[in-house]
Amino acid sequence: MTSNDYDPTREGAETDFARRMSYGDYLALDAILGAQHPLSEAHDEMLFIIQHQTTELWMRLAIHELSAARRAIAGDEVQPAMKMLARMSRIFEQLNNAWDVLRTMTPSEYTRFRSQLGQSSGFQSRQYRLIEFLLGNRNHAMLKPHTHDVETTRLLEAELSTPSLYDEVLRLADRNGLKMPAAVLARDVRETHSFNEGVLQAWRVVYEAPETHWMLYELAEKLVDFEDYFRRWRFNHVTTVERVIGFKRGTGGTGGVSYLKRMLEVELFPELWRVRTIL
Ligand code: HEM
Ligand SMILES: N[C@@H](CC(=O)c1ccccc1NC=O)C(=O)O
Repeated sequence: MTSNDYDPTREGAETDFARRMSYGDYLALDAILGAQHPLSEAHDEMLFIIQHQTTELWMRLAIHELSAARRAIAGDEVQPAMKMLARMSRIFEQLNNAWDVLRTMTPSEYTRFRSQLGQSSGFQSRQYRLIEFLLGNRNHAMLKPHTHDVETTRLLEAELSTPSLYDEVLRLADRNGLKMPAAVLARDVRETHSFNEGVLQAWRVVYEAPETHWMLYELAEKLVDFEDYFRRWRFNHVTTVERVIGFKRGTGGTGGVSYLKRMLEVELFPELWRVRTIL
């Protein structure tokens, strides 16, 4: 150390963490930074692992925000829910930008370690499936890859029996003067909600007079904003996949790009998209 080097301890920076909680302790960095175990010598496998692990961490936050938003809406606390939904969009914006890092991996580089992945695939991500279920995309067939894992199956099954975020929004709208169809309010929440004309007409009332339904209008637009970012995530995924593996079958056993393209058709809040056409 030269005499010009600045020493933060002179202004009181703590340096003894033998018996104090440090940065790494609080953030459990030993666990997180000790969890990268490439199975090959390929340079890009570290990128692949970290890209997935960071995505799973952001998904963890997304689940935290989405579940809290749903609880808040069910309890008529719309303002906090708005904040959480705004954060959801920012999380997905972050995830959308992250694809740019993964895209630096070429097909030749991926081929060097792809065989090490065996039959594992993002298709088996329990957090991703939980997010889809929370949002109302409830394809029961997606439980199958988790049959071997009792805890995950229990978690996903519990989610299926809980009203989705959109179910809670429609119930809230009904409590606040919009007449939602009784069949929709009493629907079997285990299934995916499909387009309903009565729900469309209810949203039409809001969109034709935002000033008299400001709270529901803002909430609906938060959902549309989020679905917009979520669609972009799906699109970035399928485009990256085509760029890296072309039309090969996926390690998870699906057709690959053909499967992911089908998923681009999923609509989480169909009436909120359709209402635009009738205004
Ligand atoms: C080179 C990079 C990637 C390739 C080649 C790839 C490929 C695929 C393929 C082919 C599928 C269809 C299932 C299968 O048969 O395997 C799939 C699904 C999936 N992937 Fe990726 N993926 C990549 C990166 C990522 C990343 C970074 C994530 C973030 C966690 C991710 C998450 C998922 C999820 C959640 C699914 C299931 C989608 C659904 O069911 O709608 N993938 N991926
Ligand atoms: N399905 C990919 C493999 C893959 O991407 C993957 C494998 C293990 C863990 C996460 C993965 N990411 C997304 O599917 C493939 O077919 O190459």
